[in-house]
Formats: sequence, C-alpha cells, structure tokens
Amino acid sequence: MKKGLLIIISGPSGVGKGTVRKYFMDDDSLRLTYSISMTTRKPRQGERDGVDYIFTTREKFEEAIAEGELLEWAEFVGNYYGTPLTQVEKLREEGKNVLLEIEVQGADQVRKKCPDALSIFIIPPSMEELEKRIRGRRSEPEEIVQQRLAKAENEMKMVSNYKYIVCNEDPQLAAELISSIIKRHMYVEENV
Ligand SMILES: Nc1nc2c(ncn2[C@@H]2O[C@H](COP(=O)(O)OP(=O)(O)O)[C@@H](O)[C@H]2O)c(=O)[nH]1
Ligand SMILES: Nc1ncnc2c1ncn2[C@@H]1O[C@H](COP(=O)(O)OP(=O)(O)O)[C@@H](O)[C@H]1O
Repeated sequence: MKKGLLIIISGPSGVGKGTVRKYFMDDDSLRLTYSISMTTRKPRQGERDGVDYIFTTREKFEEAIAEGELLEWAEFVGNYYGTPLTQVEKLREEGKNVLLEIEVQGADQVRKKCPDALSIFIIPPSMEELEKRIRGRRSEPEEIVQQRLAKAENEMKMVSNYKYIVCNEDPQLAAELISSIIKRHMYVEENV
C-alpha cells in the first residue's frame, strides 16, 4: 500500500481554516485524518479536549518537547502549539492522508523534515474581511485580537513558501479547490 500524503494547511487566524475543513473533511474519497494538536491555549466555547485539540499545561508541553514527542511546535500569541509525532507516521503507513492545520513556523519545520509534504495556504479576500471574521468570532479580548491581527500581517508574507494558495471568499468553493488539489496529488502518488 502507498504511504499517505502529509498535507499542511496554514493561514492567518480567523481566515476560516476550521470552517473550510468541515466542508471536505468527511469526503471518504480523500481518506483524510486530522492530526489533533497539543496546545496550552484555553478551550473556546464548544471546543472539546481530544477532538479539537489536546489541551495541556505549559509544563507538560515542555516535557513533550524535551522527550522529542513532537513533529514540530511553535509559540503563537503566548501559547504553545505542536503536532504529536506518534500518530502521524503510523496513519501515513496505513495509507491515510494526514492533515496538519498549523502556523507558518511549524510548517517550515515540517517541510525540512518531510520535503514531500503538500502545503496549502488559505488567504482572506482582504485584511479588512479578516479583521471582521476574527472579531465576529467574539471569543477573545481586544488585546489578543490585536496580537492575532499583527501576526496575520507577518504570516501573509510567508505565502510564497507554500505550493498552493487558496482564497476563502466562499467556504464551499475554497473546500472544493482544496479537495481537487488533494485528489490530484493522490492520483500522482498512486501512478508513479
Ligand atoms: N505550529 C503549530 N501551529 C498550530 C498547531 N495547531 C494549531 N496551530 C496554529 O496555531 C494558530 C492559532 O490557533 P488557534 O488559537 O486555534 O486560533 P485560530 O487559528 O484562529 O482558530 C493557528 O495558525 C493554527 O493553525 C500545531 O500543532 N503546530
Ligand atoms: N468564507 C467565509 N465568509 C464569511 N465568514 C467566514 C468564511 N469562512 C469562515 N468565516 C467565519 O470566520 C470566522 C473564523 O473562522 P474559523 O473557521 O474559526 O477560522 P480559523 O480556523 O482560520 O481561525 C468564523 O466566525 C467563521 O464563521
């Protein structure tokens, strides 16, 4: 059996990564598994431990770094985020396509370790629209919103490191584009 793809999806906070993902994640023909990250961020309303993230403490996260348990990790607006290593390789060996939804520094680390990773960056139709979306989520205090917006400006400078750029104006269309990119790569992998 062919090893599954490693797919990186990045994009500024609030661009709609989670929203777009819901449109294509359950498409069986894509054989996708979502890699659940570890984070020290507090859960937002409706987020579930072990489903959206593995929520943990700074102490435990630093232990995981020291033990070499993470494929990559980064600090983002005061919190740690990282990808547990164990599941990724096992799932790929089983032929599953593993999806990492991670920020730009983590994506760099993954590209170095796995040069064959497929990377996609989601951009907003405009920075004004991005601000509306971050604020529309109403989950964080103004100070954090400002930090996320400043971070977004910097992240947008990293788009050229990605193989594909998809604009999320309409989430269904963005999901269709991402699905066709994944299908194309699955087809290529299966026919080499
Ligand atoms: N490097 C890295 N970044 C992650 C990981 N998990 C999530 N992120 C990114 O961390 C950033 C902040 O995530 P979050 O607080 O959930 O905010 P959101 O993207 O606005 O929903 C986003 O860019 C995520 O894609 C991870 O395991 N590693
Ligand atoms: N194409 C879109 N048009 C308008 N609003 C959107 C679109 N995609 C996402 N949103 C909204 O933007 C906000 C942030 O989306 P979310 O999926 O949480 O982003 P991310 O996971 O990138 O942080 C949510 O309130 C979501 O409903």
